[in-house]
Amino acid sequence: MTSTSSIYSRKEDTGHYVNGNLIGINSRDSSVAPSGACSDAGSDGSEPSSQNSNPLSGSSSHVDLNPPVVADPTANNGKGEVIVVKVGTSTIMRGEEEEGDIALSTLALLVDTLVALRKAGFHVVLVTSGAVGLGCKRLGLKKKPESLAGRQAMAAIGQSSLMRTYEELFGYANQHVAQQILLARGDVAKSHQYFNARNTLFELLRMGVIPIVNENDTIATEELRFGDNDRLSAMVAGLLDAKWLFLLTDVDQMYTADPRSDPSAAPIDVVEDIESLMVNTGGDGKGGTQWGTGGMGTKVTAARLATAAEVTVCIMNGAKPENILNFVLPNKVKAVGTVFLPQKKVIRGGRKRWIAHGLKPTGTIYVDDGAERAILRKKSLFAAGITKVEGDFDAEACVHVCNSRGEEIARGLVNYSHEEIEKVKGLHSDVLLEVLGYEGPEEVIHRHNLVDVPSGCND
Ligand SMILES: Nc1ncnc2c1ncn2[C@@H]1O[C@H](COP(=O)(O)OP(=O)(O)O)[C@@H](O)[C@H]1O
Ligand SMILES: N[C@@H](CCC(=O)OP(=O)(O)O)C(=O)O
Repeated sequence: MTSTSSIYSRKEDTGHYVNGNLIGINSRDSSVAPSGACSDAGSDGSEPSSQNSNPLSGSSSHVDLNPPVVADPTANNGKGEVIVVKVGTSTIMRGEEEEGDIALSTLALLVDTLVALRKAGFHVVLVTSGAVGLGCKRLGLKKKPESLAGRQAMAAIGQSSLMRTYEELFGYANQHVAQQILLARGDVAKSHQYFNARNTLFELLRMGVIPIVNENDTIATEELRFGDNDRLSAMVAGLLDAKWLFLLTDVDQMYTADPRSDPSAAPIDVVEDIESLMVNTGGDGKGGTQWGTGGMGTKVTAARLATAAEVTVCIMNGAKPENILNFVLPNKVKAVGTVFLPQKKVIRGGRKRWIAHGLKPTGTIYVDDGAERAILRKKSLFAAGITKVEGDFDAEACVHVCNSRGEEIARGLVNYSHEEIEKVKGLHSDVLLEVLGYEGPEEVIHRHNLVDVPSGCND
Protein backbone atom coordinates (compact mmCIF):
# COMPACT_ATOMS: atom_id res chain seq x y z
CA MET A 1 0.00 0.00 0.00
CA THR A 2 1.18 3.52 -0.76
CA SER A 3 2.43 5.30 2.33
CA THR A 4 0.14 7.94 3.71
CA SER A 5 2.63 10.77 3.34
CA SER A 6 3.33 10.03 -0.31
CA ILE A 7 -0.37 9.83 -1.02
CA TYR A 8 -1.07 13.19 0.59
CA SER A 9 1.70 15.00 -1.25
CA ARG A 10 0.05 14.30 -4.63
CA LYS A 11 -2.07 17.16 -5.83
CA GLU A 12 -2.18 16.73 -9.61
CA ASP A 13 -5.35 16.11 -11.52
CA THR A 14 -5.67 12.37 -11.45
CA GLY A 15 -7.62 11.86 -14.66
CA HIS A 16 -10.08 9.11 -15.30
CA TYR A 17 -10.11 5.58 -13.94
CA VAL A 18 -12.54 3.10 -15.32
CA ASN A 19 -13.27 0.25 -12.97
CA GLY A 20 -15.90 -0.31 -10.36
CA ASN A 21 -18.93 1.89 -10.11
CA LEU A 22 -17.90 5.42 -10.69
CA ILE A 23 -17.06 8.15 -12.96
CA GLY A 24 -14.10 11.61 -13.50
CA ILE A 25 -12.37 13.42 -10.79
CA ASN A 26 -11.48 16.91 -9.74
CA SER A 27 -8.54 16.30 -7.50
CA ARG A 28 -6.94 19.50 -6.35
CA ASP A 29 -5.69 21.31 -3.34
CA SER A 30 -8.26 20.97 -0.58
CA SER A 31 -7.43 24.48 0.57
CA VAL A 32 -10.01 25.45 -2.04
CA ALA A 33 -12.62 25.56 0.64
CA PRO A 34 -16.25 24.89 -0.12
CA SER A 35 -18.01 28.17 0.25
CA GLY A 36 -21.42 29.64 0.74
CA ALA A 37 -24.05 28.78 3.23
CA CYS A 38 -26.61 26.21 2.27
CA SER A 39 -29.43 28.25 0.89
CA ASP A 40 -32.88 27.60 2.22
CA ALA A 41 -34.34 24.41 0.80
CA GLY A 42 -36.98 26.63 -0.71
CA SER A 43 -40.30 25.64 -2.15
CA ASP A 44 -41.25 24.05 -5.42
CA GLY A 45 -44.70 25.46 -4.99
CA SER A 46 -46.26 22.10 -4.38
CA GLU A 47 -46.15 21.90 -0.61
CA PRO A 48 -47.08 23.81 2.47
CA SER A 49 -44.25 26.20 3.30
CA SER A 50 -43.89 24.69 6.76
CA GLN A 51 -42.55 21.57 5.11
CA ASN A 52 -39.89 23.47 3.22
CA SER A 53 -38.50 26.12 5.48
CA ASN A 54 -35.76 25.32 7.94
CA PRO A 55 -37.26 26.15 11.32
CA LEU A 56 -33.80 26.74 12.77
CA SER A 57 -32.90 29.50 10.34
CA GLY A 58 -36.19 31.35 10.15
CA SER A 59 -38.27 33.02 12.78
CA SER A 60 -39.97 30.52 15.01
CA SER A 61 -42.64 30.72 17.62
CA HIS A 62 -40.79 28.10 19.62
CA VAL A 63 -38.79 29.06 22.63
CA ASP A 64 -35.15 28.07 22.35
CA LEU A 65 -34.87 26.09 25.58
CA ASN A 66 -31.15 25.82 25.40
CA PRO A 67 -29.59 28.17 22.88
CA PRO A 68 -26.15 27.18 21.63
CA VAL A 69 -23.41 27.93 24.12
CA VAL A 70 -20.91 30.01 22.22
CA ALA A 71 -17.28 29.36 23.08
CA ASP A 72 -16.28 32.84 22.01
CA PRO A 73 -19.29 35.14 22.31
CA THR A 74 -17.91 37.39 19.60
CA ALA A 75 -17.77 34.57 17.09
CA ASN A 76 -20.83 32.39 16.74
CA ASN A 77 -19.36 30.66 13.73
CA GLY A 78 -22.04 28.03 13.33
CA LYS A 79 -24.96 30.49 13.20
CA GLY A 80 -27.34 27.63 13.85
CA GLU A 81 -26.31 25.61 10.79
CA VAL A 82 -26.89 21.88 10.96
CA ILE A 83 -23.95 19.45 10.79
CA VAL A 84 -24.60 15.73 10.45
CA VAL A 85 -21.71 13.45 11.46
CA LYS A 86 -21.89 9.77 10.52
CA VAL A 87 -19.43 7.43 12.18
CA GLY A 88 -18.76 4.00 10.67
CA THR A 89 -18.24 0.67 12.41
CA SER A 90 -14.59 0.70 11.35
CA THR A 91 -14.08 3.76 13.57
CA ILE A 92 -16.16 2.55 16.50
CA MET A 93 -14.71 -0.94 16.92
CA ARG A 94 -11.33 -1.85 18.30
CA GLY A 95 -9.04 -3.91 16.06
CA GLU A 96 -8.96 -7.72 16.22
CA GLU A 97 -5.74 -7.82 18.18
CA GLU A 98 -6.84 -5.18 20.70
CA GLU A 99 -8.55 -5.79 24.04
CA GLY A 100 -12.19 -4.76 24.34
CA ASP A 101 -14.89 -3.93 21.82
CA ILE A 102 -15.28 -0.18 21.55
CA ALA A 103 -12.53 2.25 20.51
CA LEU A 104 -13.20 4.36 23.60
CA SER A 105 -10.52 7.00 23.14
CA THR A 106 -11.65 7.66 19.57
CA LEU A 107 -15.27 7.98 20.67
CA ALA A 108 -14.24 10.32 23.47
CA LEU A 109 -12.48 12.53 20.92
CA LEU A 110 -15.56 12.40 18.73
CA VAL A 111 -17.80 13.44 21.62
CA ASP A 112 -15.41 16.31 22.47
CA THR A 113 -15.54 17.47 18.87
CA LEU A 114 -19.33 17.36 18.66
CA VAL A 115 -19.60 19.32 21.89
CA ALA A 116 -17.11 21.87 20.53
CA LEU A 117 -19.29 22.23 17.43
CA ARG A 118 -22.30 22.90 19.64
CA LYS A 119 -20.33 25.49 21.55
CA ALA A 120 -19.37 27.14 18.28
CA GLY A 121 -23.04 27.57 17.46
CA PHE A 122 -23.77 24.59 15.20
CA HIS A 123 -26.65 22.16 15.57
CA VAL A 124 -25.30 18.62 15.52
CA VAL A 125 -26.78 15.23 14.62
CA LEU A 126 -24.80 12.02 15.11
CA VAL A 127 -25.59 9.03 12.90
CA THR A 128 -23.80 6.03 14.36
CA SER A 129 -23.11 2.53 13.10
CA GLY A 130 -21.62 -0.22 15.22
CA ALA A 131 -24.58 -2.15 16.64
CA VAL A 132 -24.09 -5.24 14.47
CA GLY A 133 -20.31 -5.27 14.85
CA LEU A 134 -20.46 -4.83 18.62
CA GLY A 135 -23.09 -7.55 18.92
CA CYS A 136 -20.85 -9.91 16.96
CA LYS A 137 -17.83 -9.10 19.12
CA ARG A 138 -19.86 -9.60 22.27
CA LEU A 139 -20.76 -13.11 21.12
CA GLY A 140 -17.25 -13.82 19.90
CA LEU A 141 -18.18 -14.03 16.19
CA LYS A 142 -15.39 -13.45 13.71
CA LYS A 143 -17.66 -12.13 10.96
CA LYS A 144 -21.16 -10.75 10.45
CA PRO A 145 -23.89 -13.40 10.05
CA GLU A 146 -24.95 -13.96 6.44
CA SER A 147 -28.66 -13.97 7.23
CA LEU A 148 -30.72 -10.84 7.85
CA ALA A 149 -32.20 -12.44 10.98
CA GLY A 150 -28.68 -13.11 12.27
CA ARG A 151 -27.58 -9.50 11.70
CA GLN A 152 -30.81 -8.25 13.27
CA ALA A 153 -30.12 -10.32 16.37
CA MET A 154 -26.54 -8.95 16.57
CA ALA A 155 -27.86 -5.38 16.25
CA ALA A 156 -30.24 -6.00 19.15
CA ILE A 157 -27.29 -7.11 21.28
CA GLY A 158 -24.86 -4.37 20.21
CA GLN A 159 -27.18 -1.35 20.13
CA SER A 160 -27.52 -1.08 23.91
CA SER A 161 -23.78 -1.05 24.63
CA LEU A 162 -23.32 1.50 21.87
CA MET A 163 -25.96 3.77 23.42
CA ARG A 164 -24.64 3.24 26.94
CA THR A 165 -21.21 4.37 25.83
CA TYR A 166 -22.50 7.54 24.15
CA GLU A 167 -24.75 8.34 27.12
CA GLU A 168 -21.77 8.19 29.45
CA LEU A 169 -19.33 10.08 27.27
CA PHE A 170 -21.77 12.90 26.47
CA GLY A 171 -22.77 12.92 30.14
CA TYR A 172 -19.18 13.78 31.15
CA ALA A 173 -19.44 16.79 28.82
CA ASN A 174 -22.87 17.81 30.19
CA GLN A 175 -24.31 17.49 26.71
CA HIS A 176 -27.88 16.20 26.39
CA VAL A 177 -28.41 13.56 23.75
CA ALA A 178 -31.53 11.91 22.31
CA GLN A 179 -30.63 8.23 22.17
CA GLN A 180 -32.03 5.53 20.05
CA ILE A 181 -33.57 7.45 17.20
CA LEU A 182 -33.88 4.26 15.23
CA LEU A 183 -35.10 4.86 11.70
CA ALA A 184 -35.75 2.62 8.74
CA ARG A 185 -37.07 3.43 5.30
CA GLY A 186 -40.45 2.09 6.36
CA ASP A 187 -40.58 4.84 8.99
CA VAL A 188 -40.47 7.56 6.33
CA ALA A 189 -42.46 5.73 3.63
CA LYS A 190 -45.39 8.10 3.98
CA SER A 191 -44.75 11.80 3.54
CA HIS A 192 -46.36 12.66 6.88
CA GLN A 193 -43.91 10.26 8.58
CA TYR A 194 -40.97 11.93 6.81
CA PHE A 195 -42.08 15.38 7.93
CA ASN A 196 -42.87 14.09 11.40
CA ALA A 197 -39.29 12.81 11.72
CA ARG A 198 -38.09 16.20 10.52
CA ASN A 199 -40.20 18.06 13.09
CA THR A 200 -38.99 15.86 15.94
CA LEU A 201 -35.35 16.24 14.99
CA PHE A 202 -35.66 20.01 14.62
CA GLU A 203 -37.39 20.19 18.00
CA LEU A 204 -34.47 18.34 19.59
CA LEU A 205 -31.96 20.61 17.88
CA ARG A 206 -33.85 23.66 19.05
CA MET A 207 -33.53 22.32 22.59
CA GLY A 208 -29.77 22.07 22.20
CA VAL A 209 -29.85 18.27 22.21
CA ILE A 210 -27.66 16.07 19.98
CA PRO A 211 -29.90 13.40 18.38
CA ILE A 212 -28.18 10.01 17.93
CA VAL A 213 -29.56 8.10 14.96
CA ASN A 214 -29.05 4.54 13.70
CA GLU A 215 -30.99 2.29 11.38
CA ASN A 216 -33.68 0.24 13.11
CA ASP A 217 -31.78 -2.93 12.21
CA THR A 218 -33.60 -5.27 14.52
CA ILE A 219 -37.03 -4.50 13.11
CA ALA A 220 -36.55 -3.42 9.50
CA THR A 221 -37.10 -6.02 6.80
CA GLU A 222 -35.01 -6.09 3.62
CA GLU A 223 -37.48 -3.99 1.59
CA LEU A 224 -38.02 -1.47 4.34
CA ARG A 225 -34.45 -0.68 5.27
CA PHE A 226 -31.86 1.81 4.07
CA GLY A 227 -29.35 -0.97 4.33
CA ASP A 228 -26.41 1.23 5.25
CA ASN A 229 -25.92 4.26 7.43
CA ASP A 230 -24.13 6.28 4.73
CA ARG A 231 -27.41 6.47 2.89
CA LEU A 232 -29.40 7.00 6.08
CA SER A 233 -27.13 9.91 7.02
CA ALA A 234 -27.63 11.49 3.57
CA MET A 235 -31.38 11.26 4.07
CA VAL A 236 -31.06 12.88 7.50
CA ALA A 237 -28.80 15.65 6.12
CA GLY A 238 -31.31 16.40 3.33
CA LEU A 239 -34.22 16.23 5.74
CA LEU A 240 -32.63 18.86 8.00
CA ASP A 241 -31.21 21.12 5.26
CA ALA A 242 -27.79 20.44 6.74
CA LYS A 243 -24.80 22.52 5.75
CA TRP A 244 -22.35 19.65 6.15
CA LEU A 245 -22.40 15.85 6.23
CA PHE A 246 -19.21 14.24 7.56
CA LEU A 247 -18.69 10.55 6.83
CA LEU A 248 -16.08 9.28 9.30
CA THR A 249 -14.31 6.10 8.30
CA ASP A 250 -10.97 4.30 8.61
CA VAL A 251 -9.19 5.91 5.65
CA ASP A 252 -7.99 9.53 5.49
CA GLN A 253 -10.09 10.33 2.46
CA MET A 254 -11.37 8.87 -0.78
CA TYR A 255 -8.79 7.67 -3.30
CA THR A 256 -8.99 6.81 -6.98
CA ALA A 257 -9.05 3.17 -5.86
CA ASP A 258 -9.01 1.27 -2.59
CA PRO A 259 -5.61 2.22 -1.10
CA ARG A 260 -5.51 -1.14 0.71
CA SER A 261 -5.33 -3.09 -2.51
CA ASP A 262 -3.99 -0.55 -5.04
CA PRO A 263 -0.67 1.14 -4.10
CA SER A 264 -1.03 3.59 -6.99
CA ALA A 265 -4.32 4.95 -5.63
CA ALA A 266 -4.24 8.76 -5.50
CA PRO A 267 -6.10 10.94 -2.98
CA ILE A 268 -9.01 13.08 -4.10
CA ASP A 269 -9.35 16.33 -2.19
CA VAL A 270 -12.31 18.04 -3.82
CA VAL A 271 -15.11 16.71 -5.99
CA GLU A 272 -16.78 19.60 -7.76
CA ASP A 273 -18.89 17.60 -10.14
CA ILE A 274 -19.95 14.24 -8.79
CA GLU A 275 -21.59 13.38 -12.11
CA SER A 276 -18.15 13.09 -13.69
CA LEU A 277 -16.41 11.42 -10.76
CA MET A 278 -14.59 8.23 -11.55
CA VAL A 279 -13.13 6.09 -8.80
CA ASN A 280 -12.84 2.41 -8.11
CA THR A 281 -14.77 1.56 -4.98
CA GLY A 282 -14.32 -2.14 -5.15
CA GLY A 283 -17.07 -2.66 -7.70
CA ASP A 284 -19.20 -5.33 -6.10
CA GLY A 285 -20.79 -3.05 -3.52
CA LYS A 286 -19.46 -5.30 -0.78
CA GLY A 287 -16.12 -3.54 -0.41
CA GLY A 288 -15.00 -2.29 2.94
CA THR A 289 -13.83 -3.55 6.24
CA GLN A 290 -14.62 -6.69 8.23
CA TRP A 291 -17.56 -5.10 10.03
CA GLY A 292 -18.47 -2.15 7.76
CA THR A 293 -21.25 -2.15 5.16
CA GLY A 294 -20.72 -1.20 1.53
CA GLY A 295 -17.19 0.29 1.65
CA MET A 296 -16.58 3.49 -0.33
CA GLY A 297 -19.43 2.75 -2.78
CA THR A 298 -22.18 3.54 -0.29
CA LYS A 299 -20.33 6.72 0.76
CA VAL A 300 -20.26 7.99 -2.81
CA THR A 301 -23.96 7.17 -3.20
CA ALA A 302 -24.59 9.09 0.04
CA ALA A 303 -22.52 12.00 -1.33
CA ARG A 304 -24.66 12.02 -4.50
CA LEU A 305 -27.87 12.14 -2.52
CA ALA A 306 -26.69 14.74 -0.02
CA THR A 307 -24.97 17.08 -2.51
CA ALA A 308 -28.20 16.98 -4.55
CA ALA A 309 -29.83 18.43 -1.43
CA GLU A 310 -27.25 21.29 -1.28
CA VAL A 311 -25.24 19.63 1.49
CA THR A 312 -21.42 19.74 1.44
CA VAL A 313 -20.11 16.23 2.15
CA CYS A 314 -16.73 15.28 3.57
CA ILE A 315 -15.22 11.79 3.81
CA MET A 316 -12.49 11.80 6.45
CA ASN A 317 -10.68 9.72 9.03
CA GLY A 318 -12.76 8.93 12.10
CA ALA A 319 -9.63 8.39 14.18
CA LYS A 320 -9.05 12.18 14.02
CA PRO A 321 -12.58 13.55 14.49
CA GLU A 322 -11.22 16.91 15.67
CA ASN A 323 -10.40 17.52 12.01
CA ILE A 324 -14.07 18.39 11.52
CA LEU A 325 -13.37 21.69 13.28
CA ASN A 326 -10.69 22.47 10.71
CA PHE A 327 -13.25 22.13 7.93
CA VAL A 328 -16.03 24.19 9.47
CA LEU A 329 -14.31 26.87 11.51
CA PRO A 330 -12.41 29.78 9.94
CA ASN A 331 -8.69 30.29 10.43
CA LYS A 332 -7.99 26.67 11.21
CA VAL A 333 -5.23 24.56 9.75
CA LYS A 334 -5.69 22.76 6.44
CA ALA A 335 -7.61 19.55 6.96
CA VAL A 336 -7.34 16.21 5.17
CA GLY A 337 -10.45 14.67 3.66
CA THR A 338 -12.45 14.50 0.44
CA VAL A 339 -14.93 17.33 0.08
CA PHE A 340 -17.90 16.98 -2.29
CA LEU A 341 -19.37 20.36 -3.19
CA PRO A 342 -23.17 20.78 -3.46
CA GLN A 343 -24.43 19.98 -6.96
CA LYS A 344 -25.54 22.74 -9.30
CA LYS A 345 -28.82 20.99 -10.02
CA VAL A 346 -30.37 20.47 -6.61
CA ILE A 347 -33.56 18.86 -5.40
CA ARG A 348 -35.58 21.60 -3.73
CA GLY A 349 -38.61 21.08 -1.56
CA GLY A 350 -39.18 18.57 1.20
CA ARG A 351 -41.62 16.46 -0.80
CA LYS A 352 -39.20 15.96 -3.69
CA ARG A 353 -36.39 15.11 -1.28
CA TRP A 354 -38.69 12.62 0.40
CA ILE A 355 -39.31 10.92 -2.97
CA ALA A 356 -35.60 10.91 -3.86
CA HIS A 357 -34.16 10.02 -0.44
CA GLY A 358 -36.83 8.25 1.53
CA LEU A 359 -38.53 5.95 -0.94
CA LYS A 360 -37.44 2.72 -2.55
CA PRO A 361 -38.75 2.29 -6.10
CA THR A 362 -40.79 -0.87 -6.59
CA GLY A 363 -41.21 -0.76 -10.36
CA THR A 364 -40.08 0.85 -13.61
CA ILE A 365 -41.94 2.80 -16.27
CA TYR A 366 -40.26 3.20 -19.67
CA VAL A 367 -41.12 6.29 -21.71
CA ASP A 368 -40.68 7.34 -25.35
CA ASP A 369 -38.46 10.23 -26.50
CA GLY A 370 -41.29 12.78 -26.44
CA ALA A 371 -42.18 11.96 -22.84
CA GLU A 372 -38.50 12.05 -21.90
CA ARG A 373 -38.21 15.58 -23.28
CA ALA A 374 -41.37 16.61 -21.41
CA ILE A 375 -40.10 15.18 -18.12
CA LEU A 376 -36.77 16.94 -18.53
CA ARG A 377 -38.77 20.16 -19.00
CA LYS A 378 -40.51 19.41 -15.64
CA LYS A 379 -43.84 18.34 -17.16
CA SER A 380 -46.11 15.55 -15.90
CA LEU A 381 -46.03 12.04 -17.35
CA PHE A 382 -49.13 10.96 -19.30
CA ALA A 383 -50.10 7.46 -20.42
CA ALA A 384 -49.49 8.33 -24.10
CA GLY A 385 -45.71 8.52 -23.54
CA ILE A 386 -45.40 5.18 -21.71
CA THR A 387 -44.04 2.24 -23.68
CA LYS A 388 -43.48 -0.43 -21.03
CA VAL A 389 -44.08 -1.10 -17.35
CA GLU A 390 -42.22 -3.48 -15.05
CA GLY A 391 -42.81 -4.52 -11.45
CA ASP A 392 -45.78 -5.24 -9.26
CA PHE A 393 -46.83 -2.00 -7.64
CA ASP A 394 -49.95 -0.19 -6.45
CA ALA A 395 -51.04 3.39 -6.94
CA GLU A 396 -48.88 5.84 -4.91
CA ALA A 397 -45.81 3.62 -5.24
CA CYS A 398 -42.45 5.12 -6.14
CA VAL A 399 -41.10 3.97 -9.52
CA HIS A 400 -38.05 4.49 -11.70
CA VAL A 401 -38.79 6.37 -14.92
CA CYS A 402 -36.43 5.25 -17.70
CA ASN A 403 -35.95 6.53 -21.24
CA SER A 404 -35.91 4.44 -24.40
CA ARG A 405 -32.23 3.60 -23.76
CA GLY A 406 -33.09 2.19 -20.32
CA GLU A 407 -31.41 5.07 -18.44
CA GLU A 408 -33.15 6.32 -15.32
CA ILE A 409 -34.21 9.93 -15.88
CA ALA A 410 -36.48 10.48 -12.89
CA ARG A 411 -38.39 8.91 -10.04
CA GLY A 412 -41.98 9.52 -9.19
CA LEU A 413 -45.14 8.54 -7.37
CA VAL A 414 -47.68 6.89 -9.67
CA ASN A 415 -51.40 7.62 -9.67
CA TYR A 416 -52.16 4.11 -10.98
CA SER A 417 -51.15 0.53 -10.24
CA HIS A 418 -48.94 -1.46 -12.63
CA GLU A 419 -52.03 -3.32 -13.94
CA GLU A 420 -53.81 -0.07 -14.73
CA ILE A 421 -50.74 1.41 -16.42
CA GLU A 422 -50.36 -1.78 -18.47
CA LYS A 423 -53.90 -1.19 -19.79
CA VAL A 424 -53.51 2.51 -20.59
CA LYS A 425 -49.88 2.75 -21.76
CA GLY A 426 -49.57 4.49 -25.14
CA LEU A 427 -53.15 5.79 -24.95
CA HIS A 428 -54.39 9.36 -24.90
CA SER A 429 -55.68 10.58 -21.50
CA ASP A 430 -59.14 11.14 -23.04
CA VAL A 431 -59.76 7.38 -23.18
CA LEU A 432 -58.69 6.53 -19.60
CA LEU A 433 -62.30 6.53 -18.36
CA GLU A 434 -63.42 4.22 -21.15
CA VAL A 435 -60.52 1.79 -20.75
CA LEU A 436 -60.41 1.69 -16.94
CA GLY A 437 -64.15 2.06 -16.33
CA TYR A 438 -63.67 4.76 -13.74
CA GLU A 439 -62.38 8.31 -13.61
CA GLY A 440 -58.89 8.97 -12.31
CA PRO A 441 -56.22 11.66 -12.62
CA GLU A 442 -55.18 12.41 -16.19
CA GLU A 443 -51.47 12.23 -15.31
CA VAL A 444 -49.85 8.88 -14.57
CA ILE A 445 -47.24 10.83 -12.58
CA HIS A 446 -47.96 14.45 -11.70
CA ARG A 447 -45.01 16.80 -12.14
CA HIS A 448 -45.05 17.64 -8.40
CA ASN A 449 -44.41 13.96 -7.73
CA LEU A 450 -41.57 13.64 -10.27
CA VAL A 451 -37.99 14.20 -9.24
CA ASP A 452 -34.63 14.14 -11.02
CA VAL A 453 -32.57 11.48 -9.35
CA PRO A 454 -28.85 11.88 -8.79
CA SER A 455 -27.50 9.27 -11.19
CA GLY A 456 -25.74 6.25 -9.75
CA CYS A 457 -28.05 5.94 -6.73
CA ASN A 458 -28.65 2.27 -7.14
CA ASP A 459 -31.64 0.82 -5.46
N1 LIG B 1 -11.62 4.37 -3.58
C1 LIG B 1 -11.50 4.12 -2.28
N2 LIG B 1 -10.95 5.04 -1.46
C2 LIG B 1 -10.83 4.81 -0.12
N3 LIG B 1 -11.27 3.68 0.49
C3 LIG B 1 -11.83 2.72 -0.28
C4 LIG B 1 -11.98 2.89 -1.69
N4 LIG B 1 -12.60 1.80 -2.19
C5 LIG B 1 -12.84 0.96 -1.15
N5 LIG B 1 -12.38 1.52 0.01
C6 LIG B 1 -12.49 0.86 1.33
O1 LIG B 1 -13.61 1.37 2.05
C7 LIG B 1 -13.36 1.10 3.44
C8 LIG B 1 -14.30 1.90 4.32
O2 LIG B 1 -15.64 1.42 4.15
P1 LIG B 1 -16.45 0.67 5.32
O3 LIG B 1 -15.72 -0.55 5.71
O4 LIG B 1 -17.87 0.52 4.87
O5 LIG B 1 -16.28 1.71 6.47
P2 LIG B 1 -17.23 2.27 7.60
O6 LIG B 1 -17.44 1.15 8.56
O7 LIG B 1 -16.39 3.37 8.16
O8 LIG B 1 -18.48 2.76 6.94
C9 LIG B 1 -11.91 1.43 3.59
O9 LIG B 1 -11.33 0.73 4.66
C10 LIG B 1 -11.29 1.05 2.24
O10 LIG B 1 -10.60 -0.18 2.30
N1 LIG C 1 -26.88 -0.03 11.33
C1 LIG C 1 -25.68 -0.85 11.30
C2 LIG C 1 -24.58 -0.20 10.49
C3 LIG C 1 -24.69 -0.36 9.01
C4 LIG C 1 -23.57 0.39 8.30
O1 LIG C 1 -23.82 1.15 7.35
O2 LIG C 1 -22.34 0.18 8.78
P1 LIG C 1 -21.04 1.09 8.39
O3 LIG C 1 -20.65 0.81 6.94
O4 LIG C 1 -20.00 0.65 9.31
O5 LIG C 1 -21.42 2.53 8.55
C5 LIG C 1 -25.12 -1.05 12.71
O6 LIG C 1 -25.42 -0.28 13.62
O7 LIG C 1 -24.33 -1.97 12.87
